[in-house]
Amino acid sequence: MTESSTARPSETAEHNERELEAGIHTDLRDRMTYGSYLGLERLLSAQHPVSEPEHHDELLFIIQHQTTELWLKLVIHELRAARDLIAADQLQPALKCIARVKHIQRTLTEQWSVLATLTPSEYAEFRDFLGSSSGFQSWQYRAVEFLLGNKNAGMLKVFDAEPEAQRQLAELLEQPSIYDEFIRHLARLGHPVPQELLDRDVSRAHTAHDGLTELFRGIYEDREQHWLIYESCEELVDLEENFQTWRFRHLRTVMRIIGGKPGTGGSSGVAFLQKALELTFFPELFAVRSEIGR
Ligand code: HEM
Ligand SMILES: N[C@@H](CC(=O)c1ccccc1NC=O)C(=O)O
Repeated sequence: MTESSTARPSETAEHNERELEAGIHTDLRDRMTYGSYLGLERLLSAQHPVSEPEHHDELLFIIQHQTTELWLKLVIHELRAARDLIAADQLQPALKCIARVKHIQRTLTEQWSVLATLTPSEYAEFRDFLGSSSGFQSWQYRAVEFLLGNKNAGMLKVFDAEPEAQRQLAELLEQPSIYDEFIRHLARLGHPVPQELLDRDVSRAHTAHDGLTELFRGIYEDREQHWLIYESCEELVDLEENFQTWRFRHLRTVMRIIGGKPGTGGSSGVAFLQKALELTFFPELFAVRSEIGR
């Protein structure tokens, strides 16, 4: 017999029931509570399966999307803040926001494994009820792409029936992205940023500029001198990597659940999603890798 097993067990361990302390608030009428603070009544009554009879797995499908949208809301909040901090030459606090976004992205990528428990046959049993709705119509997803610099004015049309979403996207389309602000910040520090990049139409997608790759080569080759910029470059690379990993996991999940079927949003499906893997937010930060040490 071990010594610890002869010691007197605590009250809690003995009855396997924890006593409520006298100070614990139990009369919560007219007081702030967990549920009221978090708006739980609304949140938990926002799941409305459309399948008839209701399919067991549709709740999984809805909650997977809703949790994604909640996290996207925070990603947008943090990326906006990061962009504005960079615009105010406050790189260090901006990195804090970016670090948080990176953790959210990892959570979102990890979350695909939950949806992967949905088999093709189970999904086929309620897919028709989804009509023409599709993740392609997620305005928050588009907002994140816009904030990172992958602008595409054509995406706004999808939101003709959602004026508030469309307004927010149109606003982001016209504003500089986090990358635009980073480039402007470099110019303010005196780095030789090509003028075309400073004058560019920010409502268009950013495209690669050799002059910027060259500038980054200088940063990477003399990192001791430019540590904060160097660190920020790597943080941006992480953001893009994480975003692409999410896209890839989406693609693989779609492949295993609907195979080669066209999408409910009207696209070819997997082939269309595949093309997004060729998009890049920060092309020069990847191009510079071929130049280092040459
Ligand atoms: C059974 C699971 C899923 C399937 C079969 C699926 C399928 C598809 C397909 C085929 C598309 C292309 C557009 C279309 O024609 O519909 C698409 C786009 C999209 N889906 Fe999903 N999806 C699934 C789950 C999710 C989840 C959980 C999210 C999270 C919000 C999501 C977000 C998106 C987004 C943002 C797009 C637009 C991507 C782009 O423009 O490149 N999807 N999805
Ligand atoms: N596009 C999917 C349907 C789908 O996944 C979906 C439907 C409604 C709301 C969000 C969705 N998620 C991603 O596209 C499909 O073609 O099966």
